[in-house]
Amino acid sequence: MELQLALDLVNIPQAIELVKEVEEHIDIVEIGTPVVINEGLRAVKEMKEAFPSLKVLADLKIMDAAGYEVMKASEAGADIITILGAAEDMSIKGAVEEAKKQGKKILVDMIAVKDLETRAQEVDAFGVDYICVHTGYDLQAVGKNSFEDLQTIKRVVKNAKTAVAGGIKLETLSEVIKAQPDLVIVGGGITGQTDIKGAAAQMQKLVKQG
Ligand SMILES: O=C(CO)[C@H](O)[C@H](O)COP(=O)(O)O
Repeated sequence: MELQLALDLVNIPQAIELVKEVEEHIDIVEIGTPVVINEGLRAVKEMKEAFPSLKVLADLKIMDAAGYEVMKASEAGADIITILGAAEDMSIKGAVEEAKKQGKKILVDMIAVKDLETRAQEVDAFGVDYICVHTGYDLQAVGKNSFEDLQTIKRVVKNAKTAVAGGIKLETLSEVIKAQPDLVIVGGGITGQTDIKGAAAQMQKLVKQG
């Protein structure tokens, strides 16, 4: 099981400072969608240059022109690139094809997918690397989480690794771990704490214990 730190509400220098603090406690650093919107793929490039041994995920949440966008994120240094499960089959297949060419990985974000069970099986057959259940900020605000959805994909996904994101905190991490995802994605549960390094270390400990 791996731990990914999601950085959403920072600029590039702040992102790099944060990662300096927690680098030893995380496996993957995510350049979140708002950071890409604000700073462009330069954020991915600068993060990879600053931490060459850390895997960098570009959370592009691709919806169209997937091959091209995967190519550009790969050129910037991303190791993993996200596409939406709600995208066209052709887009997801195009993302997988380009990622394979570039030696990169694709994570499919299932945010807002209504028939999760069916779509997860379809997407799994396209050869994607990760399938991620995700409760976004707007649904977190009304008390939703992805714990049940994680159990659903654990049941039906046969090839891809499984991932979970959305409002995971130290207090809820054990419940998430019980479902045995391959990847746990945490943003505010680390960056919103006073002791960021301590929070990352505690989360890493639980994730590694599995
Ligand atoms: O992709 C995202 C929002 O769309 C976030 O990166 C993801 O939800 C993890 O952050 P948090 O733990 O703060 O919810």
